[in-house]
Formats: sequence, C-alpha cells, structure tokens
Amino acid sequence: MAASPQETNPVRPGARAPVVVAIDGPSGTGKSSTSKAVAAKLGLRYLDTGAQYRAITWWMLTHGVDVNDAAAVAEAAGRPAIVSTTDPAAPGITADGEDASGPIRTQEVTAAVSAVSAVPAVRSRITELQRSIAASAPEGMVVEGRDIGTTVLPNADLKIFLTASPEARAERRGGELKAKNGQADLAATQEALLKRDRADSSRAVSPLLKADDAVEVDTTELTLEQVIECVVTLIVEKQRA
Ligand SMILES: Nc1ncnc2c1ncn2[C@@H]1O[C@H](COP(=O)(O)OP(=O)(O)O)[C@@H](O)[C@H]1O
Ligand SMILES: Nc1ccn([C@H]2C[C@H](O)[C@@H](COP(=O)(O)OP(=O)(O)O)O2)c(=O)n1
Repeated sequence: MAASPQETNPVRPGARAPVVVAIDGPSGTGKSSTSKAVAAKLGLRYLDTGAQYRAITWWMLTHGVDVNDAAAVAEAAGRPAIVSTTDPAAPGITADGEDASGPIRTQEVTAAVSAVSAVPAVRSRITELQRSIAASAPEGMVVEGRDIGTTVLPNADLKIFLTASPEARAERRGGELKAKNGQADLAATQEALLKRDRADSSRAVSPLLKADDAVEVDTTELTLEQVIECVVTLIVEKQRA
C-alpha cells in the first residue's frame, strides 16, 4: 500500500511530508505572527527574511556606510555575516556575531531598510542566503517576506499573499508602538507604512508582488487566530493533495 502523505517525511517517520511555504505581503498584514505560529503548530522551521534585510541595514548604519549611497551599500553588501536562527519559538538574528534582534526594530532601521534592500548586490547576497537556509531544513520551512513566492522560492509548495487595509495595518503597528513607547500617532504610522510599501513595490529588482499562483488572504476582518487557522488548513490540504 502506498504511504499516505502524512507518512512520507524521511526525517521524522510518521510526521507530515516536508513542505516549503512562502508567505508574502506588505507591512502589518500579519506575516511574522502568522508564519511563526503556523511553523510552531506544524513542526516546521521559520525564516523572517525582513529581519535579514533589517540586520544588514543595521550593520551598515553602525559601520558608517551611507545608506542613501547605492554604490557604497553595494560595496559593503558582502561584508557582514548574517546568521538567522530558524526555531519559530526563538527566532533571532546576528550580524557579524552581534545580536541584532533588538536593534533591527528601531525607527532608524525601519526608515532605512527599503533603500538598502533595493540595492541589487544586497538582494542577490540575501537571496542566496535565504535559498541555502531553506534547502537546509529537511522538515520544511515557512519563509516570509516580500519576494519569496516570486523570486526566492518560485517552486514553493504553497504561496500565500496576505493583505489588509491600510487602516487595519496602521492600527496593528500603532498597537505595537503604543505597547513599546506608551503612545502612537496612527496617521504618521499609516503614512510611514504606505511610504515603505511604495518603495518596496516600485524597486527595479524583485519588488513586493503577489505571485500568480499565490493564494491571497485579506486579513482586515480576521483575527490573528483565524488567519493562522486558514493558513494551517491550506498547508494540510496541500500535503494531502
Ligand atoms: N489578523 C490580525 N488581527 C489583529 N492583529 C493582528 C492580526 N495579524 C497580526 N496582528 C498584529 O499586528 C501586528 C503586526 O503583525 P506582524 O505579524 O508583525 O505583521 P507583518 O509581519 O506582516 O509586518 C502584530 O502586533 C500582530 O500581533
Ligand atoms: N523578502 C523581503 C523581505 C523584506 N524586505 C525589505 C522591505 C521591507 O520594508 C523591509 C523590512 O521587512 P519586514 O518584514 O521586517 O517589515 P515589517 O515587519 O513588515 O515592518 O525589508 C525585502 O525587500 N524583501
């Protein structure tokens, strides 16, 4: 009798088949929270590719590289070692051995990351790194970002594109800022978010774009738990197909 899809994982007999899931979309649509939770539930690894672009940006900012000078950014693109942990319960990232998990979330990095990630030498270096990390996870991986389904892993088993209204996204990000700083300007948060979307969607090399074969999920009216459930169902259906 043929093995069921649940029994075809060569690494963990009896577990589900390895699966590579690409989750893309603009800021605040729930990519990181959903990807982490889904990976934890299904025993998959997790890669936050935005954190990689943030880490290289942070390294450049702290090493005197002018992030608005594309030639200087390209020249420095190969210098820092960027290492991500892929445990969904403890995601982390280092740049040249220094823990970057906290500093990559500052406003300074957020404001500079689109310019740095638009530089082709940065993208080719980080894309190569992402492919090698995904290839080293025999249990499967959830990889989230902007160009995973279109460029990094065009052969992913499942591609999901998350969307949400600008108002919902600003409210979510605003909630985070309020928890961190005690206050948040929702209008300014929305403006900054839309500015970053425009930059990420209009760059020449692998812009933020829904892959033709991605499943689009509008999360505006959904709770995080509903989005997680929806993605888990899509993955399990895919593994059974
Ligand atoms: N469907 C949802 N409803 C309400 N809040 C959400 C939802 N999805 C995510 N969030 C919250 O919104 C914030 C941003 O989510 P995050 O996963 O970081 O988005 P992204 O990775 O797409 O930028 C987090 O605080 C998260 O808990
Ligand atoms: N695959 C990716 C992931 C992120 N980026 C760039 C563009 C994004 O604005 C930044 C930061 O991504 P990140 O996912 O951390 O952003 P948010 O959590 O949505 O605020 O990195 C990219 O160019 N390609």
